[in-house]
Amino acid sequence: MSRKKSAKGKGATSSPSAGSLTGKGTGKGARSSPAIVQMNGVVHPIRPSVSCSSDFYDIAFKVMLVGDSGVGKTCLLVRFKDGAFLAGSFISTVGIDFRVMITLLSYALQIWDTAGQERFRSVTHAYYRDANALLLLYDVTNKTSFDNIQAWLTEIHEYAQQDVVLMLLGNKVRDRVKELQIYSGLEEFGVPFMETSARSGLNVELAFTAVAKELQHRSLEDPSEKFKLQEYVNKEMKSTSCCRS
Ligand SMILES: Nc1nc2c(ncn2[C@@H]2O[C@H](COP(=O)(O)OP(=O)(O)OP(=O)(O)O)[C@@H](O)[C@H]2O)c(=O)[nH]1
Repeated sequence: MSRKKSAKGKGATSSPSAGSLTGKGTGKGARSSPAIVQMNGVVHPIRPSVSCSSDFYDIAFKVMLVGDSGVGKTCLLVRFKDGAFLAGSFISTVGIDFRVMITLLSYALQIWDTAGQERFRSVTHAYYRDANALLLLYDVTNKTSFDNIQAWLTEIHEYAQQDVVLMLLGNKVRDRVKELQIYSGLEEFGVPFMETSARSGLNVELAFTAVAKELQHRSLEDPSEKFKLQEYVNKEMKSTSCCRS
């Protein structure tokens, strides 16, 4: 496959006023460069295990985290980027939060965090119209967030691109004593699914890698065989659980 060293390749996306973000404490107009994460006014260095240089990526894909308020979107992204968990008081995202550019499988992923609150929905719709991948989160300890999955899928089908890569993440798994037993209905959504924990880091990297692999596969001009996202995730999740103490 021939690859161009360009920030705007095949999968490159444009967003309404990219960079003019409001977020959790970042204030209006907060910006983050491709190599840093800005949060609460603090510039966080990139986690060393994830390459963030904008010099070596081939194609920029836009990945967005969506889902109800409080399901853990920001924490998942911070866990992925910084390897840390944002414990303590919960500050809701306002509009669209920090923009992160990372390189995964030699593809640049531009990752956006969105506000889960209803009042920001029109803003987030405008942004995920050109998203290449959406990670839809719910909280496995919160039934309302599970019940809202269908409504989210309806919105996604209405506003996102038809071929958007979509994955459902049940976050906060194995963190709380009282987990809801609501997984049985998941197949009905027909969307690849996996469990994550932003708190422990369980499967967080896998979620982003799986999406990157799917995007990578789709960008091949003549993929010899179809990449099966759910199969890949199942296989990798098994190997995670088999090796956990
Ligand atoms: N136990 C546990 N708590 C979590 C986890 N992920 C997030 N939380 C907590 O859940 C709360 C909400 O997390 P956020 O990441 O801010 O939620 P959000 O989805 O970004 O919310 P909005 O910005 O309002 O859309 C915070 O108090 C987090 O500490 C997790 O995996 N396990």
